[in-house]
Amino acid sequence: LAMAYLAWGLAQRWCPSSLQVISFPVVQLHLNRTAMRLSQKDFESAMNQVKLLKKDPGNEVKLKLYALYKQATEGPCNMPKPGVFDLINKAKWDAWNALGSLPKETARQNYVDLVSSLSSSLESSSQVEPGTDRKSTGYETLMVTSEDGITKIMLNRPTKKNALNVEMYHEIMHALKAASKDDSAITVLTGNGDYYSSGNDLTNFTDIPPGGVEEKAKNGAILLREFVGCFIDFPKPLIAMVNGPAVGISVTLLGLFDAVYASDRATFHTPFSHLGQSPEGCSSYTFPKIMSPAKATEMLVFGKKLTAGEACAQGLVTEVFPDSTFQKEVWTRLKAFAKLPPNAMRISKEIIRNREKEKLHAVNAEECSVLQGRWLSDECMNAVMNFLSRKSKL
Ligand SMILES: CCCC/C=C/CC(=O)SCCNC(=O)CCNC(=O)[C@H](O)C(C)(C)COP(=O)(O)OP(=O)(O)OC[C@H]1O[C@@H](n2cnc3c(N)ncnc32)[C@H](O)[C@@H]1OP(=O)(O)O
Repeated sequence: LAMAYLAWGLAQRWCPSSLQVISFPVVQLHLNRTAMRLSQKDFESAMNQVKLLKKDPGNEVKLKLYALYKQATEGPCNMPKPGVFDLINKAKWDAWNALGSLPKETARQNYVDLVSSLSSSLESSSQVEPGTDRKSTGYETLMVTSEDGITKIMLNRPTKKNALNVEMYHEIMHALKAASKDDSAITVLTGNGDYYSSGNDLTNFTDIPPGGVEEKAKNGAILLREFVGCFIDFPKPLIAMVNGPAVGISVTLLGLFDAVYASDRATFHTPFSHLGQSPEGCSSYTFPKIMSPAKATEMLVFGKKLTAGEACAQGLVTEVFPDSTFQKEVWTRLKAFAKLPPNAMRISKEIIRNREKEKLHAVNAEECSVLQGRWLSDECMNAVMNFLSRKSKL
């Protein structure tokens, strides 16, 4: 399969002009014409940039470029599924199909972002000395870019709905620590593809160490505590751009963000009881404060899924935008925020958040310890087994 990908990669030269037909369809009529022209221009220039890349970005990235290009120009996957032995076309079809109903405008933006992160990461990685930490230049599960005073951390496992595997937990912590020290004024977390994130990757539960499930649960609790701690301690304004459905830990963490902007396609779902689990991300403390104990119970105990509008009415989301203009409107706003004096913003965040920090760390520790027990319960193990054997989905 690797050889086949390689051959395909070489043949296509990962350049959109050699990827089948290029024709720009009529774009959504309701978009502002100027914004549309600009975005089209960015898209065209990104396509040219791809041709100029000096290094092969690898087959996985080439598949992402292909899928985003097709989605941006033709919309959702409209080809019949290739047969199992047609490996190359199957891989391409899978990548495109995984983008689901992602709007063309968002696909175009994601294509531009991917090319931009690729240009900077491949350029800078060619400059780093051998042995330098690869994560300071490139990530496996994230796309991290920094421009206009904004560091953007994009969850980048779209084919897995941006589920958080162990590597992604570590990379997010790394990216947050780097962002806290870089010269950007604000930091944004968002997702690539049609989901913001489907929460904890349930296959995390399958890799059992020699110490057995107890050791697995203990390690998970340590990782989770450190991970959530990075959000509690993050010193700059931290903004979530919830581009699509959000599940589990990707929802609970929102209570630790300074602003949450959501597409009207986003939903918010914390099915902990269904999974035999209990709340994390400090949500057992932040959610009742944000939305009232009863509303928090509906979400965290009964697993009620909220629309973006409902989440906004309950204070979890700051503002909701139509999906067709979400990227444009939010980025315009964030670029204006990022021009404000960074020290003033940092100090103001500190005064808003600091008196809660100690409490939040205590809540985090307690939630992790309770979860450690839940992960060993039959209820949890059965729910995970059911998902993994494809017997259940949310
Ligand atoms: C160590 C710290 C622990 C912190 C604990 C946190 C708690 C939580 O976050 S609880 C929430 C856990 N998440 C879930 O239970 C979601 C499970 N996923 C689903 O129910 C569905 O995948 C979906 C409703 C999110 C999407 O359904 P849809 O039909 O649109 O797409 P799929 O074909 O199911 O997904 C595509 C692809 O992605 C894989 N996948 C999606 N989500 C997860 C996940 N959370 N864990 C592992 N894998 C996931 C899915 O299996 C598909 O993979 P394949 O194409 O290989 O079959």
